[in-house]
Amino acid sequence: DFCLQEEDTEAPGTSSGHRLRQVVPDRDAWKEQCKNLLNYIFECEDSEPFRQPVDPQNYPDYHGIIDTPMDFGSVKKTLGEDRYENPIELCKDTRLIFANAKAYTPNKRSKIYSMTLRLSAFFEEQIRTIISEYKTAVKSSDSHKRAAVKTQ
Ligand SMILES: O=C(NCC1CC1)N1CCN(C(=O)c2cccs2)CC1
Repeated sequence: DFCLQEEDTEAPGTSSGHRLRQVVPDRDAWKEQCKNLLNYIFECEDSEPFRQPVDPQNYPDYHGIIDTPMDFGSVKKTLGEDRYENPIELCKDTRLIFANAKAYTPNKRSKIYSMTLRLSAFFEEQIRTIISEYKTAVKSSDSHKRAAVKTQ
C-alpha cells in the first residue's frame, strides 16, 4: 500500500526538488463509474419498466404489496444530487428494484420479472468491481491519514 514519505508531507515541488509521482487510488471514482453503469442500464430494453416509479393507476395493488418502491430514475437522481455517500448505498437501492419485482410478480415466468433477472445478473457483475476498488481506495486513504499523523 502507499505510505507518505517524510518529504511528501511538504507542498509539492518544494526545495527538495522533483517528487515521485504518487499513485493514490481515487476514492471518488465510484461516482462516475456508477453514472456510466446506470446510463448503460437505461440503454437496455430490459430496464424499460424500471426507469420510472410504478403508477398506482396501472397497478392499484402495487403499493399495498411493495413497502419501498424504487426505480432506476430515482437511483440516477439520488446519485446526481450527491445523496449517495458510497457505491454500497447505490447497490442497496438497485437491489431493491429487483427484490420488489420478485415480491410483486404473480409468476416467476412473467415477462417483466424475467427482465429483472438479466438486468440483475449484469448489474451484479459490474458493481462488484466498483465496490471492490472503492473499498481499496478507502483503506489506502486511511493509511495515508495514519502515515501523515505519524509524521506530525
Ligand atoms: O409499471 C411499472 N413501471 C412503471 C412504468 C415504466 C413506467 N412496472 C410494472 C410492475 N412492476 C413489476 O415489477 C412487475 C409487474 C409484473 C411482474 S413484476 C414494476 C414495473
